[in-house]
Amino acid sequence: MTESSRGGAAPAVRLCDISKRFGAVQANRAVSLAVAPGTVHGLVGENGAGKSTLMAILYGYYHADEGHIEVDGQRVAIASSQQAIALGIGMVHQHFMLVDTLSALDNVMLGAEPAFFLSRAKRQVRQELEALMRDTGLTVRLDATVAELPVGELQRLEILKALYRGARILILDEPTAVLTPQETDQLFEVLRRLRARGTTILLITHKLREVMALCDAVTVMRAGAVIKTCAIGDTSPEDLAESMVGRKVNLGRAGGAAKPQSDTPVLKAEGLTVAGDAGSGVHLLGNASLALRPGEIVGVAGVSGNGQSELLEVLAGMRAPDAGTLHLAGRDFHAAAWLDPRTARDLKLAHVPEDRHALGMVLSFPAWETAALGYHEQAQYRAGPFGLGIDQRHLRAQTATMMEQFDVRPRNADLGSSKFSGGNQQKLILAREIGQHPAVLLVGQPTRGVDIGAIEFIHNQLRRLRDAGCAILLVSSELDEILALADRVVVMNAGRITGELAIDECSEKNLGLLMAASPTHDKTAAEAATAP
Ligand SMILES: Nc1ncnc2c1ncn2[C@@H]1O[C@H](COP(=O)(O)OP(=O)(O)OP(=O)(O)O)[C@@H](O)[C@H]1O
Repeated sequence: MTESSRGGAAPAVRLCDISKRFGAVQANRAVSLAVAPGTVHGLVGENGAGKSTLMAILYGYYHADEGHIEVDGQRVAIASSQQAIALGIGMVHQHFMLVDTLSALDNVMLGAEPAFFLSRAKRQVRQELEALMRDTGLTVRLDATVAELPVGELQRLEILKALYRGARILILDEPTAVLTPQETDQLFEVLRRLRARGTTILLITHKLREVMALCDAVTVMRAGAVIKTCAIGDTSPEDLAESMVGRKVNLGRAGGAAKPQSDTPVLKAEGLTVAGDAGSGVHLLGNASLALRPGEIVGVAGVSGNGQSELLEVLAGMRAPDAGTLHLAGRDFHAAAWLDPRTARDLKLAHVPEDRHALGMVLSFPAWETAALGYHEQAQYRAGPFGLGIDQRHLRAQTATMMEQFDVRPRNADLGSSKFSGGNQQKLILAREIGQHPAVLLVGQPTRGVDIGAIEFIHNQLRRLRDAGCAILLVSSELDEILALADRVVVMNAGRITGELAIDECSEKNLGLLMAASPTHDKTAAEAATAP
């Protein structure tokens, strides 16, 4: 049941020979795909394979150069997102399209046809939304402002908004990339309920376990073309991985723990504390202490939002703590005179931030500028009288080399940073930071939104850097990633470090116990987790 449908009905969506080119890049090549109504259809493929472009065409954001689209068996023209919505197509993007200062309810009403709401008082809209929430399990606090809502709830709001506007076909672009495992489970529950109500769901994801758990059928894309479409019962994660990448992929551990190359830490932080909102009594980071030695990868495990981001920001010099000290490469810093990012770079501390768009790059800059961002004042990049200018030729050549080494596609140093797919943006940032041969690398969510071939590559790069003597702090919400890479693991919970385990003591079970442990009972929790 991959091509046609349940009960012989026409496909909810049929894409026929869709092609789309951006300059020299052929993003979609004669793509044909049919999605049965009331099913979840996975769309997988390497970064840059053309998945988002294809869905943007279905949602009326881009126009196909060739090919056509059918919805419920009827050929349709979709020239804008408004037309897509009118046809019952909704899309939830990776980056939410919500207004921070407005309430959830106002966000649902914003941007919809005024005539649509003229007939409905706000109170009635609220009642209808509440009924929809009960039916679907999409619970959202309608009166909270968007700024107050956690990421999982924002995503539910986006889905609710799409459904309220009549979406029967829902496109989700990597919906779980930003979710905790618990939020992912909740989302899947909702999606199953929506499917049972007849909604057709197109799901872009890099997580093959999710495809196997949720989808009815899956399409694999590579280099803009469809490699295959099959029913979920006819494939496996290994088979999908091989179809995506064109070779076998190994994401497992490559051996036991590495021994640090010296017992003297290159970075030692003590008592790091960051207070939450005034009067809340909450600590975003509570008395956290940590040491990194050359030649080891220390994994930080924890449910997102438990102080990992603050830890990275403080150690990278992006924010000063309220209390604590830092010893880095022979220098000491105190809360009152904290490290700044430039000094951090001078001391050979590199940082791959969790939020690559906000902190890792300037989206409007070409790739060659992103490839030097933060390091552009180094003498090697300066040119002209008194070194006032930037040596663009050198930078472009260096970017071309980085792109080759890190397989950044397309290999175009002049392309705007925003024009690269998410995974390729990530590879460019990693290439920049690793290229500085750091003594310490802080890395947050290194493979978020990255395809499995690139995950394998990035993992190998991090191991190679570790083996060359770099001390790496790895924050990841993917336990698999921590288990595959780390030599020892610290667990964070409610801003505190609640335990530390050598990698050979780690399992999903005992890490999970520590992640859920009450920080006031640290010892008991740590003991419980390591008990046989
Ligand atoms: N607006 C654009 N201008 C130029 N090139 C673009 C544009 N949008 C996408 N591309 C290129 O088209 C190709 C397909 O990109 P797309 O974002 O569709 O891939 P994807 O499969 O969704 O990747 P990812 O998994 O990384 O999100 C890539 O090479 C990308 O760089």
